[in-house]
Amino acid sequence: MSAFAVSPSLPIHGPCISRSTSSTFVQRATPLVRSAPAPARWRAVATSRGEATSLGFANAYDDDQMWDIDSGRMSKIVCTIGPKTCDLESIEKLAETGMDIVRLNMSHGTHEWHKGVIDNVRQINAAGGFNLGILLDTKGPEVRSGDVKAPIKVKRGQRFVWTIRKDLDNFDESTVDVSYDDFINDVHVGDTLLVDGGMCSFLCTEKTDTDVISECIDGGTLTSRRHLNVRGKSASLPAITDKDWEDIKFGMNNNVDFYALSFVKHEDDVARLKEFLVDNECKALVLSKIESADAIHRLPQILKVSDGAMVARGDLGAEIPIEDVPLVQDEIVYINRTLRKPTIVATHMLESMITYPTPTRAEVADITEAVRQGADATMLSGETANGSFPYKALSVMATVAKSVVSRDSAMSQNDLFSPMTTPPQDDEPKDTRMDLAYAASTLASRLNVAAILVFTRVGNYAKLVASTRPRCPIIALTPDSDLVRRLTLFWGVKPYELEFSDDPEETIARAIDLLLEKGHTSSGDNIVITSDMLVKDKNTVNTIQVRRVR
Ligand SMILES: Nc1ncnc2c1ncn2[C@@H]1O[C@H](COP(=O)(O)OP(=O)(O)O)[C@@H](O)[C@H]1O
Ligand SMILES: C=C(OP(=O)(O)O)C(=O)O
Repeated sequence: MSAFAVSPSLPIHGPCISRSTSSTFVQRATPLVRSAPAPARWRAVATSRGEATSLGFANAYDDDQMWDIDSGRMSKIVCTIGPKTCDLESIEKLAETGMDIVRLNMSHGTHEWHKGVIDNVRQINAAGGFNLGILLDTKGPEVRSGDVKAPIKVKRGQRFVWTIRKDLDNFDESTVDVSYDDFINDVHVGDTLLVDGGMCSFLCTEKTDTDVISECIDGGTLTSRRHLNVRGKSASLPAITDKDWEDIKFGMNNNVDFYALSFVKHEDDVARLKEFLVDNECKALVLSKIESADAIHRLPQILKVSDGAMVARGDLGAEIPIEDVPLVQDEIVYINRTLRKPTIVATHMLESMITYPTPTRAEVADITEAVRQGADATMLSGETANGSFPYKALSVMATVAKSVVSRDSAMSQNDLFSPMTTPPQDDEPKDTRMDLAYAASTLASRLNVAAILVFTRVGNYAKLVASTRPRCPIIALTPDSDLVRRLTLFWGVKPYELEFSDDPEETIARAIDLLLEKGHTSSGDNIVITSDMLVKDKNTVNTIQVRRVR
């Protein structure tokens, strides 16, 4: 039995995806008891790739072994690529273990290094079988310590100097340079300096024109290029720095699919980047990283102009009280679900697995919480970039995310919808396609179909179907190979490139052949087909059909 298998006699409390107040999403009043087996479709999905999908953590993961555990998981996984995983073989292994999107962190590495990763990803995609998306995460107006020759151990009570001087050769063991000259103006005596969100902390006791002199409050080890935050303050750097613009142009030249814009403080920052991309005919999506105290005051405005968001809990936890981070996460996922936009929950999700081969139970609970909130994706950072167990960490994340879906679906078997279903809301602008998408989801649930097929040229309709959170995979078919990669971020969407014929019947036949080939359906299954474009004379006609696969 799986470590997560639910005993038939065990009372289970209903999934708590909805916020207890103010939420207009479907809400469950009473706890549910699982009294009968899950619908056949879901049992099949939950176990279709064999035992590797449901083994306990104690013995299931071998870091040298690949586990294809993608089947049945609805939320997506973003993996940061770093020195441990940048070669072709490692990226392929991550893809086979369940990575959907590659993250390039522009705070580290040269353009040449990142280009090497991009080339490897392209090679893997071209070889067939994968449609990995690429997310370029800007460095942003962040402040970091400089490079150190060797890790520096700092003890409580020790005097430590942060300097903007460049005469590195004259530094002693208690001095480190800082990447940003205005640091000296932003920090005041009495401020608390946090390294890597609080791994060590310092109290500013004195200042000169070039140095911030501090006393260590919590000791630790300082390595190269660490995050520096002043508790409760955002740096006064421009929202998109010169380096960011260079990196964004690099991303455009290399056709990356998503930009994660760091330290967004105002909706105008996002609008500026979006305008720049449009002017350059670039269709990449802009995700706002919510990590600065200033952004919290303007969340609805920022999320409204963005294509999606990342809850960047590392820096966020240094800029706002740490106990507020889970509430802000909940708020961001909630707002984005009402806006029908994607959210990535990031940082420290399996932090202990950078060093240890098994996660803490709290980390497992954290992933579960993000998936239950309805986040489209969860992210791994140091775990895959430079950790000791990158594939195990990814396996754990994929298994936990999948387990939540199959368990919650089993529990809500008597209901029409998945616990995360989001119907059209009264306060949403009226949009026929929204009602159509929801109707397709409803039909899919009632008939317990294998999949919903969505034919899409720009992706919007596929995103709407995904936002209703149906109980089965959404197979998005498009002739646009770039769109395929952009759709990788969306909850439950399996995107494929498909050449459309002028004859809709021929297009559908091609799609069903593809589904059979990829194992999403088999003969005798019902599928729902929906589109807002698939007609012979090129007029837009909204359609929903149910077909039996022959
Ligand atoms: N491109 C890269 N080159 C070198 N090291 C990297 C790279 N990307 C990530 N890393 C390493 O992995 C760690 C964790 O990744 P991440 O969380 O993205 O970084 P950070 O917290 O520094 O922004 C980094 O602190 C860094 O040591
Ligand atoms: C994702 C984050 O950003 P970065 O890794 O760039 O610091 C974070 O701060 O949580």
